[in-house]
Amino acid sequence: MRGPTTSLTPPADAVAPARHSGAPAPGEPLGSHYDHCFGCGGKQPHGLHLEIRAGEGVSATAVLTVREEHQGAPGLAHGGVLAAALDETLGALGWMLRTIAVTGRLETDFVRPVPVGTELHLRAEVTAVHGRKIYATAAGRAGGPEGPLAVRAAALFVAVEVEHFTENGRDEEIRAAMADPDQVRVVRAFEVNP
Ligand SMILES: CCCCCCCC/C=C\CCCCCCCC(=O)SCCNC(=O)CCNC(=O)[C@H](O)C(C)(C)COP(=O)(O)OP(=O)(O)OC[C@H]1O[C@@H](n2cnc3c(N)ncnc32)[C@H](O)[C@@H]1OP(=O)(O)O
Repeated sequence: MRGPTTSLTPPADAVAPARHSGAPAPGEPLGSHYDHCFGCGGKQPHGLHLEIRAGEGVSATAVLTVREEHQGAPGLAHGGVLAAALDETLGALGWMLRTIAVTGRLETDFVRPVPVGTELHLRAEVTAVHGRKIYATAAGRAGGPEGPLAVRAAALFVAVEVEHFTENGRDEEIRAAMADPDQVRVVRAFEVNP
């Protein structure tokens, strides 16, 4: 049996991504896909609380302020926290395509150390789409959108149906999510994808 291809290079017959007509205008917040999400959830006390905004084309931006609780080494951000911030910003690109998609592969380059207190400016964009596969890249720059490159990632997201969550998530949280009208609205927003 053949396993998944590990290449993050889109195949030759991949197509350019199309920004969904209902995607928010550049600069507008995309909103959280789940209140308790570690990356973007407002009700997640341990989370990164990223406020992700629509960018031009099929892109999104966010700013992570590196806090004491994000340390790996004294005064420096933990690489896994930075990867999580990249993953979340990349994951929000689904809003721009109106496709629910999860990370299949995430490759991260840590280019320079990121001190506590840094405002890390994150930008992610979809580069190509091939069937259910969404190819994307992201970068995090220190201090501003044009600041020095600190981290970058290449990723492959895979489009899934809502059943990916309802069939795999723990019952307790799934039941609560399905009973939350705001959560149901989020899912419906994705389901309008033509
Ligand atoms: C009312 C309740 C509602 C709740 C809903 C909430 C709203 C949700 C809204 C928005 C959510 C956004 C969330 C963003 C959060 C941030 C992002 C994350 O952290 S996501 C979490 C981490 N990721 C996972 O947990 C995935 C775990 N993996 C899987 O579930 C599967 O492996 C999955 C879905 C990725 C693929 O499995 P397959 O069975 O569906 O599909 P196959 O056939 O294996 O793959 C499809 C294609 O993709 C390639 N592929 C798959 N995995 C690959 C990999 N690792 N590397 C390269 N290619 C891969 C394969 O080779 C195949 O390509 P070929 O069509 O043959 O060309």
